[in-house]
Amino acid sequence: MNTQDWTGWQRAVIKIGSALIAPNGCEVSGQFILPIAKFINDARAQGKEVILVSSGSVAAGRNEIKCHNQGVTIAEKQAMAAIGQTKMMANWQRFFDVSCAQLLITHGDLRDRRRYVNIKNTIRELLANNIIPIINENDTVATEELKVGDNDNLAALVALICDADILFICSDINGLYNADPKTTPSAELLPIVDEINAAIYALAGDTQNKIATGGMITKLQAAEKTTNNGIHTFIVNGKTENTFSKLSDKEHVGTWFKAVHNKDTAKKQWLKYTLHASGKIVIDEGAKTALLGNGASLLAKGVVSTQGNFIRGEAIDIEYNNEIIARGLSQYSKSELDLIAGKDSAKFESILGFKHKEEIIHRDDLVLFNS
Ligand SMILES: Nc1ncnc2c1ncn2[C@@H]1O[C@H](COP(=O)(O)OP(=O)(O)O)[C@@H](O)[C@H]1O
Ligand SMILES: N[C@@H](CCC(=O)OP(=O)(O)O)C(=O)O
Repeated sequence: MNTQDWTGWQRAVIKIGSALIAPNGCEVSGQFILPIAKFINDARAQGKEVILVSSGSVAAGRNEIKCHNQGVTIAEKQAMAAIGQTKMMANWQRFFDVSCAQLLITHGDLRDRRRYVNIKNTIRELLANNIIPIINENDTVATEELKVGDNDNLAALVALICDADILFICSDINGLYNADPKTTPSAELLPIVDEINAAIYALAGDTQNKIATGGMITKLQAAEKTTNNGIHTFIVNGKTENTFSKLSDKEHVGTWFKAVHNKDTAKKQWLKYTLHASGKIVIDEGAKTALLGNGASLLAKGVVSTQGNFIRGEAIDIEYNNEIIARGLSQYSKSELDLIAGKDSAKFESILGFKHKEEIIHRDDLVLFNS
């Protein structure tokens, strides 16, 4: 898409925060859903495609679980999500004549390349069959190390999977302000953000709402992922009545984070934004020059040391001079790599008794940061 014009979008991901599903902090309500559903129906009537990422399952199930502690336990929250998810889905379905489909996913699903491709294919099939995919994190199964953790980042990852043109993050606030308006009433709205940098992150605070997750910080993380991959992103107020009629009329509303063009391939997007590194290797100057200057694969010869605990096929970060410069999929486990670091690949068989590949990370499995 053109970086200066968002209005020609064909495929959108729309993320709905808990406050819009459960304005009273529990159960579900159609109050703020109706104008969003109308926007979606109008867009679909024009041949556009919409994928929803909806929060609200925990809030929707809140009243049905007796909480014994002062704070809510993880098990109590997961039980709330299990009950609330069906309520949230039913709440959406009543606004559409076509079927809604439920997809519950975790970070564990997204970082597995095969499952990632399955999710992509399923969404593609649902859209082709005129169905509205509604995605939420699978809160009932997600453990700390398996979850995305918030639906802003999940929505950004979904936008990347679906190759969306635009992401609308619908919250209870008009957009990004220069301070949290809930604590600083004089704060001012930023209508356009060209680049998400440290100064922009410095404006963002956490949420004040006990049923929500992440506040403005996770929204910026999401917008950084999407805009760097050519996806325009808006934060808009889903509680304001005319937000969606304005968007339908192609009027700017809220904060627009402009797309930045980037030539990353789908696989490189997945490497850069979806995977968590399981370990780290430090490389020497020769290897750094080969990676950054010549677009080469990483050879064992240039590996100085390893950290973490990774197996073959897992993502690892590559560090030079105390800076992470790249990430890639390792052809060797940490214990194997410790034995062959600094060695020529001709010696792999005599050291390990086998050789998976000449290179430690093939350049096709490698993504450079700051490129
Ligand atoms: N700089 C900021 N601009 C706007 N909102 C901010 C800012 N910093 C923190 N916030 C908070 O982020 C909240 C929105 O995030 P959150 O409560 O997690 O909503 P959602 O459920 O829609 O994800 C706002 O209501 C506001 O209190
Ligand atoms: N998956 C959780 C929502 C997590 C989340 O990010 O909430 P929110 O900040 O309201 O978008 C749920 O359905 O309750």
